[in-house]
Amino acid sequence: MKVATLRSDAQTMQETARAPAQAMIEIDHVSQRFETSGRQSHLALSDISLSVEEGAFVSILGPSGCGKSTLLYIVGGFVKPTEGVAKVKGHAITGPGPDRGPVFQEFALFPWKTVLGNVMYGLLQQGVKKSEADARGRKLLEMVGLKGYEKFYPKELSGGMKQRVAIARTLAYDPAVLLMDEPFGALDAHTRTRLQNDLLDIWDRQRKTVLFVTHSVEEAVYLSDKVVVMSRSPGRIKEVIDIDLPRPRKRADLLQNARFQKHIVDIEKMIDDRPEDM
Ligand SMILES: Nc1ncnc2c1ncn2[C@@H]1O[C@H](COP(=O)(O)OP(=O)(O)OP(=O)(O)O)[C@@H](O)[C@H]1O
Repeated sequence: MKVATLRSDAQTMQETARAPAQAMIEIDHVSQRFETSGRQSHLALSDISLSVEEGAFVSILGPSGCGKSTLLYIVGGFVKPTEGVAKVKGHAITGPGPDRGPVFQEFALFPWKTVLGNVMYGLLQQGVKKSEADARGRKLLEMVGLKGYEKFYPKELSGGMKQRVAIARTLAYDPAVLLMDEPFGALDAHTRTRLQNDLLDIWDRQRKTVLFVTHSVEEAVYLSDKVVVMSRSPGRIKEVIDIDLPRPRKRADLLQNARFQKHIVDIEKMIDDRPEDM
């Protein structure tokens, strides 16, 4: 079991000037066992403890099936852990809430609603007035680079554009925490890079706490303050790595940066090392 305190240097300086930092997410000795019909029960997560400070960008890496999505679903309040407790801002998570915004592929856009309609949906559900939801929706679509696409329908958009709508839809209700499960996994390399940069821009401006699941070591290192490496089933935290690269980050600069490359090599080794652990 490893308890990690997640904090970036830039944040440390900001927080010293402001209020003391607090943990936004605390995962305390969480285990998850799934009862399945066709086979014996399956221990997906074993004794996970992790503390993520407010405003940190944290990525989770690990082999397929190690429980990354399950961990995100627990923080999202969609799965109740069989053991342990997950908290947001000190309160035990008992279900989904507007303080946590999921960007999961399973939560597809409504095909019958326009792009703007999709982004406004959650706001209208929360009782926000239509005129205000409309204005906020348009502003967010501009922020994610979709100005002019308000009246399009999801089927008329590329994969990258759909992901932008999904991000805008989640940002619309201003959650403190973004939970992102491989949001760029299905995109081509060029679109993926553009969305990574846009996400970093948004994060720079809004400093939300981000928990980001990915299979790409490079993506995790590029985006994150901390990278959590999980081991193979049952999922445990194998290592938490500080990514000590300056911000704002520019991918083109980082590709020349020896520390960036070293982080990637070290983490890849960590994942490849001792396969019996993974
Ligand atoms: N609702 C469920 N019922 C039964 N088993 C489940 C359920 N959800 C997940 N599992 C099992 O838990 C384990 C972890 O699944 P999870 O999707 O969290 O892994 P992951 O690391 O996100 O995988 P991938 O990288 O392939 O997306 C898997 O063995 C999966 O089959």
